[in-house]
Amino acid sequence: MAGPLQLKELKNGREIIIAPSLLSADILNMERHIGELKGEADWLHVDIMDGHFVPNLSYGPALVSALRKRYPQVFLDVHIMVEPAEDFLDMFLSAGATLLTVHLEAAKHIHRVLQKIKDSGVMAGVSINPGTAAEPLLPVLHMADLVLVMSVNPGYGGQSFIAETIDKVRWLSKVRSERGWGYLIEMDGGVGPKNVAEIAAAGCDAVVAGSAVFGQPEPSEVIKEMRRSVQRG
Ligand SMILES: O=C(CO)[C@@H](O)[C@H](O)COP(=O)(O)O
Ligand SMILES: [Fe+2]
Repeated sequence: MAGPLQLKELKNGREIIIAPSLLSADILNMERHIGELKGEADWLHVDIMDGHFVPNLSYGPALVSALRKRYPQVFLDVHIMVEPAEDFLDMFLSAGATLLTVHLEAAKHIHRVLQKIKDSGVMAGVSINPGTAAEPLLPVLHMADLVLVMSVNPGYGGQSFIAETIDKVRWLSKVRSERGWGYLIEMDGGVGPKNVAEIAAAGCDAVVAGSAVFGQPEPSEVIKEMRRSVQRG
């Protein structure tokens, strides 16, 4: 059972947490692709899509269980784009997610959903689409371990970054320091070496990168380049 997590502990001294999205890995060669990360990734990001909340289908809890069995120590950052979120919690909570992130737009009772995730000992994340303002998150921010700001409309990898979403990261970062809350801020969609420094400077702690990492001949080198870019500022 995970205790209450503090921002510092989750980030563990790293300037940026990088979470490659397996959506961009070749499904028939997933193990090889994970190996190609050469231990440079901090988390593995798993996108679950239901063909209803988002216009695409991807994986189910079986992939999360298989990843947990094969990589017992890995941080599994599971992003569920499913509606209603309530109907899918148990299967992902028991599959071995380290962090389970649900969409504000896909939950009837977001407070109850986050509480249930936390009560099960899994970290609780809440996500918003590009067309959703950050302010409606205010009543649940105190209980979130992570806020995932979508910087593309969810459903596909390889889309272009929507720059206006960075303002929500700035707002979440400001509210966090004003209130003394401990959530991490993660950005997802269209992130890569070219924009990661600006995203980190806005207050982001973690970034998801799918096509930027797995679409390249040397995925581990892309991750290193992203870290260098953040260090340079
Ligand atoms: O949740 C999603 C898409 O809905 C993402 O996690 C994508 O998988 C990110 O892919 P890139 O935009 O980095 O290619
Ligand atoms: Fe995602």
